[in-house]
Amino acid sequence: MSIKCAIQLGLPEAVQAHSGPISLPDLVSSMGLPPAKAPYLRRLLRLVANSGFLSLHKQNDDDVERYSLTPAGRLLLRHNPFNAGALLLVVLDPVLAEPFHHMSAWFRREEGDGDVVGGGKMVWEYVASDPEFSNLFNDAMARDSGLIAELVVKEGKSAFDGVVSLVDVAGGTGNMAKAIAEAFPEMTCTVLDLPHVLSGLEDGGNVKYVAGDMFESIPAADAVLLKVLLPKEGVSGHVPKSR
Ligand SMILES: C[S@@+](CC[C@H](N)C(=O)[O-])C[C@H]1O[C@@H](n2cnc3c(N)ncnc32)[C@H](O)[C@@H]1O
Repeated sequence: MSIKCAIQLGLPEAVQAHSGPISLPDLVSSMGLPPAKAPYLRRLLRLVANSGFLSLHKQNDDDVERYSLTPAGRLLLRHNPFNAGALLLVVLDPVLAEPFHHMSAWFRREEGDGDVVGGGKMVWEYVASDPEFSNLFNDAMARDSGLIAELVVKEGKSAFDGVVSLVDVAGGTGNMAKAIAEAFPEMTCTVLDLPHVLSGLEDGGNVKYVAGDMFESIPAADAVLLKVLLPKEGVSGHVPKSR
């Protein structure tokens, strides 16, 4: 929640905009906060620093505390193409976070599915019914894929040797598949996801979209990619064989 608050207040951008490590009073003024909130902002800064997103610069007791972003902290910058803050905000959105307040009650009940969110709906049922949350969610996943894809196509290049076709199962809006397709232009990359996620997306180059339910059918391909599926999808045990 501290990191969420820091992102929403624009803390990473305020630290980054300063030439060199920034002091508490400078942060309060550049973030446009009431001066009376300075002691509370200091606590927030300490928490964010303890989580590894900020470095605290203070040599002696008499020195003024100053802060700079760590490499992890730079991932929270809104305009960083590898922004990880969007995913953090979505995971902490009340839609996904609220059920965790009832975990102990859920454990005590005989019945109950672990993937139920707001209004008793299953996660994907809910996402499909709430276009605003769906956009937030898909955008966050796409940004995460941008970051991971960069690593996968560079560091994991050899894993794609001899692969002519690939299907990204539950591949969201296709950022991961697009990055792989761009790195390997000879490969056909198919993205399978639910219809509401793929609506409005069009095939392009060597990327194809297939709307459907992975529990019913998966397009045939040399390789199947599964990235960040929720446990229910991973453990339900009825993923069909690729045709
Ligand atoms: C956590 S997201 C991961 C998206 C993508 N793999 C990524 O890492 O960016 C899970 C995805 O699974 C999709 N999904 C859920 N149930 C599905 C189903 N039965 N068939 C196909 N896709 C499904 C969701 O729409 C969502 O895009």
